[in-house]
Amino acid sequence: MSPLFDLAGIHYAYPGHRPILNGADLQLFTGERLCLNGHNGAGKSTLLQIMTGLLKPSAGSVTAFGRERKAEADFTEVRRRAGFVFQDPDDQLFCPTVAEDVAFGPLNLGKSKDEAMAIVEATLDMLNLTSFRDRITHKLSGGEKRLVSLATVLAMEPDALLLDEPTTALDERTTERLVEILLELPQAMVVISHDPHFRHKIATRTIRLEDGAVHRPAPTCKHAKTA
Ligand SMILES: Nc1ncnc2c1ncn2[C@@H]1O[C@H](COP(=O)(O)OP(=O)(O)OP(=O)(O)O)[C@@H](O)[C@H]1O
Repeated sequence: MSPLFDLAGIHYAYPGHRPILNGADLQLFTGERLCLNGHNGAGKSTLLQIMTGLLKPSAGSVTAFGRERKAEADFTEVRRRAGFVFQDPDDQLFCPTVAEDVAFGPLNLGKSKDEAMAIVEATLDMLNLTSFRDRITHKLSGGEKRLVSLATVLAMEPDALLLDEPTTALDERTTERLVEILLELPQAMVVISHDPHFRHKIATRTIRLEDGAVHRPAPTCKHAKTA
C-alpha cells in the first residue's frame, strides 16, 4: 500500500537560522493516526508546513496522494485534500460567525449555499457544536475556537488531517470528546501533541523528531479503522 504522504530526507532552515530539519522522513498510511512528538522547537510544526507546501525544503522530497510535489501549484491539491488544523485557531478563523467560518471552505469548493449550510449543520452536529452556530467567532473561548477550527477543516471533507496541538486549551471533558471524535473519523491523520495521555488514546503509531530527524518509531499501540 503506497502512503498518502511520503517525505524523504527533508532539510530545512528558516532564513538566517541554523537548520531545523536534517534529513527527516515521514510516511502516513491510510487509516493511521500518526502521533509526532519531540521537544519544543524540534521542528514538528515546520514539518507539517512542509507537508502542505507552506514551506519549501532545501533538500528532500515530498510525495503526497501518489505524486511528488515540488511547485506551489502542486500543493493546491494537497492543501485541499489534507485539512490542516493550525496550532493557533486565530490563524484559522476569520469570519464574523461560526456558521460563516464553517461554510467558507465548502462555498470555496463550489458548493451551493444550501449545500454548504447542510454541511455546516452536519459538521457542527457531529462535534456537538450546534449551539455555537450563530456565535461571534472572535468572542469564543480558546477551547471553543479550537473545536470550531476542527469543524472548518472537517467541513471540507479532507482525505487526511494534520492536527497541530489539538488539545491545547481544551478541558478534560472536551479532550475526551475530541478523542471520541478522532477515533470515529475515517481520515488518516498526523497529530502533534505534547500530551502523553492523549497520544496513548489515539495513536496507532508514534514517531519522535529529534536533532532534525525522525527517531525511534514506537511500537503500534492501537489498531486504526481502515478507511
Ligand atoms: N518563521 C520563523 N522564522 C524563524 N524561526 C522560526 C520560524 N518559525 C519557527 N521558527 C523556529 O524554528 C524552530 C522549530 O519551530 P517549530 O514551530 O517547527 O517547532 P515545534 O517542534 O512545533 O515546537 P513546539 O512544540 O514548541 O510547538 C523553533 O526554534 C522556532 O523558534
